[in-house]
Amino acid sequence: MTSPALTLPKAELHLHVEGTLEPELAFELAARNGVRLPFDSVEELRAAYRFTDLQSFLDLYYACMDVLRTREDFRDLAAAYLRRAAAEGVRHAELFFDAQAHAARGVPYAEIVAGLREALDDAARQGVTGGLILCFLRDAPVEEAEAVWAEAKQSPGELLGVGLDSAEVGHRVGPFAHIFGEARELGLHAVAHAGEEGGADYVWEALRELGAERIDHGIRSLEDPELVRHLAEEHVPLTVCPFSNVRLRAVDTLADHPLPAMLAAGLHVTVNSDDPAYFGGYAGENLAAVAEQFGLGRAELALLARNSVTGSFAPEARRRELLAQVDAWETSAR
Ligand SMILES: Nc1ncnc2[nH]cnc12
Ligand SMILES: [Zn+2]
Repeated sequence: MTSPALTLPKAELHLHVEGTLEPELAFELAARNGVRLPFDSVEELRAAYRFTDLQSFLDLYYACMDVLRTREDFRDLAAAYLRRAAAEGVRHAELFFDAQAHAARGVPYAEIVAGLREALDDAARQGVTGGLILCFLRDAPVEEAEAVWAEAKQSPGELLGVGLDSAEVGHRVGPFAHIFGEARELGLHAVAHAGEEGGADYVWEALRELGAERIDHGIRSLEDPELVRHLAEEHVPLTVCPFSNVRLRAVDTLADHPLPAMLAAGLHVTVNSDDPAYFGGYAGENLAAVAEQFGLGRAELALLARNSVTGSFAPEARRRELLAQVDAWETSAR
């Protein structure tokens, strides 16, 4: 029987578009662009998906994205993700992209955005809405982020917001605060990865110094009761990615995942896929797995879906539409 999690209408809020690069597409794009991957076959690449921590994953993630060169590559990548996500019930998707990593290879920002937006526009015609969140790499020199931002801020209307990703521990948010301040002044939303491998202090600084409205991962927030109280009172959405946390060894097994404790603490939890091509499943599969692991029923799944919608940056009218779809899903099976 297919899991009800796969038909549940939902929003995906934590998704790196480069992390949706399936090995087959990686080799197709490598051939198209005359780029050599450091692997001889799809099987050999897939066999390399054994990670010991975030950094071991990032090394492979940045190596594979070398095949992404043109507007068409970014369009095809996002289109493949959006098709697959739609088949699992995703109705709204906010895509992170790492323009800075592509700038280092000479890929123009405008090409990346044009390709991604073409795929999003096509998806919108099929009933899946969404937008783009430009992420800065916290482990790279801030000057690189500033260079990308100088271009991005010329057309802020192409973005929903800005984010911060890559290696967390030892890479504090302070150097990026001025960029986030400017982005917020331009009316952009702000999100940040925090509390994935770093402790609760990383979450506090993302909130205080970047004005982050959502925290990506945030699983270590539970270590600080005052932070938990603050996140619950302020309804700060946490974009949790269970398969990612298991694959990157932030938790030992799915059974050890803090998701039930986070829900019990009244946190605004959402379930997402992070880098689904690398971590063994898309949004629906993450939800199906936690539903099975923790015995979540339709009411809890509907709550997670509502959290994803109310935690999204979709316009109010679209949120109402999506919430009505979740209500219909919840009552239809009774
Ligand atoms: N899980 C993750 N954490 C930080 N940066 C990332 N970039 C892609 N996936 C990431
Ligand atoms: Zn992430």
